[in-house]
Amino acid sequence: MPTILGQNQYGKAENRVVKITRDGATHHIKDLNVSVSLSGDMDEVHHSGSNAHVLPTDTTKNTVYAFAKEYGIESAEQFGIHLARHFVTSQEPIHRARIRIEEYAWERIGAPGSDGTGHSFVRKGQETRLAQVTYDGERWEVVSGLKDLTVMNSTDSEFRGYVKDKYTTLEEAGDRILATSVSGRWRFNWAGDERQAPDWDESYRQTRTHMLRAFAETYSLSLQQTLYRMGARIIDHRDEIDEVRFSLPNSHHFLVDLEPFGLENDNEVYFAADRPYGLIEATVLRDGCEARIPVDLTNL
Ligand SMILES: O=c1[nH]c(=O)c2[nH]c(=O)[nH]c2[nH]1
Repeated sequence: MPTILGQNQYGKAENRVVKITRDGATHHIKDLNVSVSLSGDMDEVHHSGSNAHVLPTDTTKNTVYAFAKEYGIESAEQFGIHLARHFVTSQEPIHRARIRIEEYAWERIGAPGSDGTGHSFVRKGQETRLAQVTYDGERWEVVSGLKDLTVMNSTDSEFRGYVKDKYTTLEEAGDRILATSVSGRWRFNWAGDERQAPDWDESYRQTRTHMLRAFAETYSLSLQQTLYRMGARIIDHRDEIDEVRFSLPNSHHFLVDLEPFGLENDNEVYFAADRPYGLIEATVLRDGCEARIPVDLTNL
C-alpha cells in the first residue's frame, strides 16, 4: 500500500533551565521548562533515514542552555522569540519553530538587605505561567497564558433558571460557592517588530490582574457568564491582546447534610468534590479578529 508522510515535528521537550542573575548579593531566578518543536524539509529522514537535514534534538537542548547565557532570560516570551528566530533563520531545512515554555515562579524569603539573604527563595505555589512562540520565517504568533490558578468566591454566585428534564435533580442555588482552577491562554497581535513588542512581563501581570478582578467583581449567574466577563475585561483593557480562551473546571462545593447529627447547615460546611466537575470552556475575541487558539487547551 502506498503511504505518505503527514505532519511531523521534532525537537527536545522539557528542557529544564534555571538561570541565576547575580546583582551583588541580590540574586534573581528564572526557572523555565522549554520545549522545542521544529518542522520543515524533513521527508528524507523519515523515508530513507538520511539525517542530512536533521539538527539533533541534543543540539536544540544545548541551544536553550547557551541562549540562557548569551541572551539571558528577560521573559519567557522574549526567550522563546530568540530561540524560534534562531532555528528558522540559521537552518535552511527548518521552516517553522514552535517554542513552548512553562515558567515556575519563586519568591524571596525576606527582603534583600534587611531580613532576607538575597539568595533564598520559596517556590510560589500558585499558577504556572505559559508562553508559546511560533515563527515560520514570516509570521509570528505569541500566545501566553497560565494554568492551575485556583480561585474561589464564597458568595455572589447563584445558578438558577436552567433547563429541567426528567433526569434533573440539581436544586437551584441562590448563594453558592464558585471555585475553579483557571487555565487560560491569550494571543497577542504583535506582528514581529521588536521595537513594538509589548512589555511581556507587565502585560502578564496586568492580564492576570484583570482576570482576577473580573472573577471577584462579577455577581455570577453561571460560570459561563463569569468566564465571558474575565475574557472581555482583558480584551477591553489590553490592546495588545486579540483573543482569550479559558478552560474552567467548576469545582463543585456541595452543602453537607448535617441533620443526622441534629445540626443545621446554614451555608457553612461543604464537601469539596474533586470529580466529576463541570467543564466550562470558551473563547472571547476582539470584534473582527480570528480565533486561532486551539479549542482544546491541552493541545497548547
Ligand atoms: O455555572 C454553572 N454552569 C453550568 O452549566 C452548570 N451546570 C451545573 O450542573 N451547574 C452549573 N453551574
